[in-house]
Amino acid sequence: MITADEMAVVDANAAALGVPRKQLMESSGNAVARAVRDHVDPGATVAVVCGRGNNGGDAMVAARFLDEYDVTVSLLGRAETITTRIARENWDALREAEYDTREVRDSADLDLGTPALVVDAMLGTGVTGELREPERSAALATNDADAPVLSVDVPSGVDADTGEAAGPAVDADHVVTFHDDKPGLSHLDCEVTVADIGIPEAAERFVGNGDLLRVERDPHSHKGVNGEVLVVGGGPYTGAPALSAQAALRAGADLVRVACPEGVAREVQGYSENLILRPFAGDHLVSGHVPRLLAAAEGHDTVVFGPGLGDHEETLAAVETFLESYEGTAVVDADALQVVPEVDTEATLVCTPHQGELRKMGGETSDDWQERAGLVESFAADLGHSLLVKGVYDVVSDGERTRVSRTGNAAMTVGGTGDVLAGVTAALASVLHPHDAACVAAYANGRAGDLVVAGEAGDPPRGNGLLATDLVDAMPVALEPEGVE
Ligand SMILES: NC(=O)C1=CN([C@@H]2O[C@H](COP(=O)(O)OP(=O)(O)OC[C@H]3O[C@@H](n4cnc5c(N)ncnc54)[C@H](O)[C@@H]3O)[C@@H](O)[C@H]2O)[C@H](O)CC1
Ligand SMILES: [K+]
Repeated sequence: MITADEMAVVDANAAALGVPRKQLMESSGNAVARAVRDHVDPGATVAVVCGRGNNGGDAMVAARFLDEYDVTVSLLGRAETITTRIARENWDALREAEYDTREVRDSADLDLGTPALVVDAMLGTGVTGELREPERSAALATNDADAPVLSVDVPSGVDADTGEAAGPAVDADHVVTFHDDKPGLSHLDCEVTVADIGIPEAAERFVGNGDLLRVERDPHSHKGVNGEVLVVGGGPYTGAPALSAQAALRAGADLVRVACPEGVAREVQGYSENLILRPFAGDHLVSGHVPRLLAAAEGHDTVVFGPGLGDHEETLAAVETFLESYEGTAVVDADALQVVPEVDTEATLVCTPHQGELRKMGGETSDDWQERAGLVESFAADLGHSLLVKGVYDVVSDGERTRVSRTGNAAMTVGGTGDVLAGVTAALASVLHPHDAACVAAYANGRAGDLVVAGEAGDPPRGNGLLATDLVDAMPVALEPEGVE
């Protein structure tokens, strides 16, 4: 099962792996043509009704394969209204090849004739809300045609995820959907064929450029919508919490506060005036600080626990006490990780150990990333929390879904890159599902490192001179999806 949003991610990842959308459309169209052949014999009349998006594009390809049929291809609108280059190329190819193509300006002009089969390719996963004209009337005309209806990807007007329609929708007899079944189709009374369209498994296994689509900033967003993060850190070390906090800001969080020992507050503040401090008494975290931290955490979407806290036994006891009461989302890093295997918590945790810390938590690891993926998945399942295990290939698992991020480089062993990753993960976990947040954070952090080393984030190439603060500065560029068609 795959949702429409996931499909867009996988589709873009496939393109980044060298399988462009045009190629996928050829495979989709071919799958539709095969389904048509299963329904009607050569020479039969097939009415293909196309919308202006890639759903229509799929059927235009199918028409090209069905040259042994009496095919008419109706475009709801004029050629100029076709929304994507690849659909337009397919439309132009049909016209060049003298297919019976019709541009339907007004739904009243839609003439399906008396087809043996109607191919419904008006809308697929791109539908939003109730069908507008001319699709609405075309859907009703399709339902009224005295012929079976084969829908491309999703019956037009139906939401692929829910199976519901906001208004009138095509009532399909058969749906040919692509790559994986869609959750909504199981609610419909129709035959469903899942067509493999050649998307490599790697497009799902490896976190890629498509995953950056998850971090779409809502243009109407206002302060606080994009995440409020509380960083609990500092003590023996002061730079770590400041790095996590700045990284969270650069990853899009609206507000980031740092709860740190009073003893280091001035130093932490010294790193950046963008940080709002919530100092607690003394020079390291102890259980007495927990009630105020829990109250502070209430006002935040995500808490980052660990950067620079140190492993004083009073501090680890305080982390345990906090997690025993906290029920929100927390990113746990560094010394605080040791607490996780034993603590009984309702919180949603994203743990970000490197492999040494993973072993200290009781997990196993391997130099072979595929073997490591399996080990991390089973340990995440045992823990009941998400893991982001840093390595040459980062492995991210919530115990069910396991993905691998291949970005990053050897220069990133420099101190502080883990603090940056924890901050980015927390910012993203404020707006995304924690597992997706960890996947995107691992990918973006490594990509930031690659951009910085190569000098593609606005500064000169840093090579092995990369600093953790360079990652922070490069994060906005690293989180920008590369051109998605
Ligand atoms: N993702 C993949 O891996 C693949 C997808 N394929 C096919 O592409 C469609 C999705 O295409 P897209 O262009 O994103 O959207 P649609 O064609 O479904 O529709 C967009 C089109 O429709 C208009 N529109 C939206 N809502 C409405 C409405 N309520 N009423 C009227 N018109 C509406 C919108 O303005 C656009 O013009 C997917 O389903 C697959 O069929 C690939 O070809 C294969 C891989
Ligand atoms: K459709």
